[in-house]
Amino acid sequence: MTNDHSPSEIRHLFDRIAPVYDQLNQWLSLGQHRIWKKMAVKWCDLEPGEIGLDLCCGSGDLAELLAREVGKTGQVYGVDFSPRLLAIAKARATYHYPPLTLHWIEADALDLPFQDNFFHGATMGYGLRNVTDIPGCLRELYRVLKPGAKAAILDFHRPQHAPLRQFQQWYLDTIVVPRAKSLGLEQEYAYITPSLERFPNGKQQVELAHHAGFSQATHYPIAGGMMGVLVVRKP
Ligand SMILES: C/C(=C\Cc1cc(O)c2ccccc2c1O)CCC[C@H](C)CCC[C@H](C)CCCC(C)C
Ligand SMILES: C[S@@+](CC[C@H](N)C(=O)[O-])C[C@H]1O[C@@H](n2cnc3c(N)ncnc32)[C@H](O)[C@@H]1O
Repeated sequence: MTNDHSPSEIRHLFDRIAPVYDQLNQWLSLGQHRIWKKMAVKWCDLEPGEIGLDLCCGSGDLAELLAREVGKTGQVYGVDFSPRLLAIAKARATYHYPPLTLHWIEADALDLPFQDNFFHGATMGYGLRNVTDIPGCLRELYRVLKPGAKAAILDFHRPQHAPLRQFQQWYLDTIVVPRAKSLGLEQEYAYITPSLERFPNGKQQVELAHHAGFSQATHYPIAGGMMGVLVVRKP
């Protein structure tokens, strides 16, 4: 399960893909990633006026959706350690009217600059698979959530169904990586396959969540089982 990339290698990888990240996600997911992200936001059950966290926020898709849930009386913090993706998140957020209450924080998900029991809910979209210490990340997420708060952790995993697993790999090899290669980003997108190989499946994610202290943890497969949303709740 250990990531064979250092944190700085991961940060630089996402800094390099930042200029095309949103466009490639839209194109490569056939626009479906927006639906998957909206599902995660619904599952974290944030209410108007509450304080939300989008961990590993990247260009800010989930943070923006959370900001709509909490409204102008709430607060949302988008946290990421890629300065270039955060810059895109900040720029994109300026186009919203009415303005969203969003804070962008450049920080490490494994060492968050927030007090214990601070957030009413959190999302993490395609981040857990990219951190270098998954148990450590889940412990830090637990620490900053308020008692009773939920987090929705959206990510890919290897489907159990062999034909679907073959399709997923075919799609990565035949569509994703060649498209990225045409933009000079072959290695950056080729990284997805090993990241999938070492990432825990749904059942293992639930076990990791319980080990981090979450009293409730349920993994909901989506996109035909090629990804899922781990919904956890702090007691
Ligand atoms: C929003 C999406 C992916 C985010 C993402 C996650 C990562 O870990 C990366 C690592 C390195 C480079 C980029 C990313 C990255 O963008 C989902 C859409 C983009 C996906 C790359 C597309 C992969 C789709 C599934 C493997 C198969 C779905 C097929 C379906 C017919 C759309
Ligand atoms: C695939 S992107 C996901 C971005 C966004 N959540 C989305 O759904 O599009 C993964 C993000 O995780 C960030 N990341 C990976 N490890 C991190 C860490 N230890 N601390 C903070 N951000 C991290 C990367 O910089 C990148 O922006």
